[in-house]
Amino acid sequence: MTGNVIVIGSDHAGYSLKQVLVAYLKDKGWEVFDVGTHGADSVDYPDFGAAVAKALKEGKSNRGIVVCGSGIGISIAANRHDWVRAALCHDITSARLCRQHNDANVLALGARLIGEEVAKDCVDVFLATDFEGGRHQRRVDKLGFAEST
Ligand SMILES: O=C(CO)[C@H](O)[C@H](O)[C@H](O)COP(=O)(O)O
Repeated sequence: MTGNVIVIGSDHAGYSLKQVLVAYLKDKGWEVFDVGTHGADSVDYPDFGAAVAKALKEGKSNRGIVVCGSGIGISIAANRHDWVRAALCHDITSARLCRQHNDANVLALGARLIGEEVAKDCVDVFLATDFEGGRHQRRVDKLGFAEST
């Protein structure tokens, strides 16, 4: 992890958890670049998955968090961008492995599926865990090429 900034975004279903995580991260000394949504009105998760991806591309940070109701839609949206490896996690083991093995740069959370404390734990582990490289680097390198599938 380089820098002290985390990019975060959600749709309406993830808004409440996003706000909790923004406050949590700020309390821990992180600077948070919040791309929205900024209220509970119904919005479309692809817009916010794309906004997080764009902020990463622009160099605001090298780590992002996306939240929607299930975490599925917004992780799909973020992963449409080839510089994003978004991992949907509901537990800390997944949050650890997505860093160690997949070098995930975006953590996706489902606000309607997990509680706030699990979400905070996932964020902590995601931000604290390093990529292991080695054989995993070879596999991650292949993710960028359709020919590898
Ligand atoms: O979970 C989601 C997509 O995978 C998103 O949160 C969607 O917004 C969800 O489908 C929202 O449903 P709603 O009935 O429009 O709140």
